[in-house]
Amino acid sequence: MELGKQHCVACQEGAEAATDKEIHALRGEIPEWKLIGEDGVQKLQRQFSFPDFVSAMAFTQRVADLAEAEGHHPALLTEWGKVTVTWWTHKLDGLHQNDFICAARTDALIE
Ligand SMILES: C[C@H](O)[C@H](O)[C@H]1CNC2=NC(N)=NC(=O)C2=N1
Repeated sequence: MELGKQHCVACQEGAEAATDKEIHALRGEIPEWKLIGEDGVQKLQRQFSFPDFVSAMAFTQRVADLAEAEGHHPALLTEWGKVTVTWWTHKLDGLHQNDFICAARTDALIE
């Protein structure tokens, strides 16, 4: 099933990080997202553009609602006209399939 229609699984202790092979395959479904490394942690990051601050904040709230519904939370930087969303799995200090699902679900929030 395509990522955008999936839901996150509750990340139990010992959950498996995505393998390099899985990361390569899953990235194909979210081409607008960058794979970055911060402090040795792999993350998915995309910057969304908006006409002003109010619409950037409204999008930020939609991402927050998604995160709460999925029990999986991003880092959010909201600026005038821009929102930078970064997904990774804190428990794993790396990427899980959940992060790819949430990135695809984030793309679906663009109006
Ligand atoms: C208790 C709570 O469900 C956990 O801490 C969740 C919350 N949201 C989370 N979000 C992310 N991105 N990674 C996590 O490991 C994580 N854990």
